[in-house]
Amino acid sequence: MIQFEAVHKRFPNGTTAVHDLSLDMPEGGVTVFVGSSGCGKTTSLRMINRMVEPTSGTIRVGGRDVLDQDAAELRRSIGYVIQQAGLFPHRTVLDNIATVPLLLGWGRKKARAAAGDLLERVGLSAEMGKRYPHQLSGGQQQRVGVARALAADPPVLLMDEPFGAVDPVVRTQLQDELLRLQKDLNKTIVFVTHDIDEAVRLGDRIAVFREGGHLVQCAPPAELLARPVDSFVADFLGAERGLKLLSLSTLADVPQGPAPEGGSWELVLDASRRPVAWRAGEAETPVRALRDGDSLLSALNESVASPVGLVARVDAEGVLTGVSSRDDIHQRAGAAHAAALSGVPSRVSAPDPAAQSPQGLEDSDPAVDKSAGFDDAAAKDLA
Ligand SMILES: Nc1ncnc2c1ncn2[C@@H]1O[C@H](COP(=O)(O)OP(=O)(O)OP(=O)(O)O)[C@@H](O)[C@H]1O
Repeated sequence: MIQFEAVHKRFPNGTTAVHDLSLDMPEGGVTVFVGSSGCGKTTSLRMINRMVEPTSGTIRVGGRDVLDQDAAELRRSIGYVIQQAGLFPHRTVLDNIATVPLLLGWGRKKARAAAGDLLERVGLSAEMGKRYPHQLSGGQQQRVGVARALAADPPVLLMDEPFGAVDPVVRTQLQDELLRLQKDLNKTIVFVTHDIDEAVRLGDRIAVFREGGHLVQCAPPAELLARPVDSFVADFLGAERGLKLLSLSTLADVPQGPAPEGGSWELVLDASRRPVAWRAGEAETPVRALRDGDSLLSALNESVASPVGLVARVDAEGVLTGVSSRDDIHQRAGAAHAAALSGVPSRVSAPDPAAQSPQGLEDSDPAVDKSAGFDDAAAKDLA
């Protein structure tokens, strides 16, 4: 769906921001670009909608070379979300969301109806639509930013650190929201972040960049965590790689059996057969029952917290389905690790330190358009 072929970007001041990038991003998945500051993630992203022009190489979206398309038209056909949402301050939330549909000539009524639907989809009430951006929290503004990017139903969504400026709790909520939306919409999403946990949570594939604009490895999260291609990637993923891998595997395949009876500990259920606590005589330990979709990491944590080393399993309604032992959970964790290891090694380009350029020098580049693709004059129809 999105293809980079030997793409190179060198700014006029001599900084090489992207070095020989070749990467295929298939349709309908989330590809996350991660890497430390200045390693070329944003530049790579912005070349997709021609906010930055490549120095050489080819970028295709849906099989078409982006350079063969009108830049403004291309930008309107690709959703774009940035940190701080980038909303127009003097327009209501609803009009912000309706921006691109109006630019595309949908007409006010249809554009506003689409905006209203989107508002609901991203979890905001109709009342919020009448407010101005400054009357929303940071997290709510980001939701509006996502709704605005989705309003014209583009097949591709570019997201540049969209949740970077909100606190960790709101960030998790926004990530959940994006995963939920993506399940329905199945867009081709390219997502830039510094945060490896965010990348693991959201990505179907993670592309790790290093300075000088080198792509070092691109792989599904489980494979990346199990099999970093070199010490740079391993260091970047951090010491908790194993735990992150466990957070990706679910409890679904772990065997379960009946809850123990007649032993020193018994599982107390309420009238609807929902687990309440482990009880031994007078002693009771509250139980946190888990569902099939919960991670092996939470299962291991819960089995350690449980006085009997067992995890109570429940169905979607919270009703007991059985219990799983710590040993079985451990075994499944080992199998998940082995499965991730069996992936094909995924080095994509050998870093070439000699090719690295001076970093951190900002320069103006006539090929860089910071207008985010919104032509304000054409958009004044919204006011
Ligand atoms: N317009 C420009 N002129 C000159 N150099 C630039 C320009 N834009 C970016 N750069 C440089 O290109 C390199 C890559 O920048 P880029 O913004 O793509 O990195 P990044 O990985 O997205 O960083 P961050 O995570 O900090 O946003 C950096 O060294 C940056 O200073």
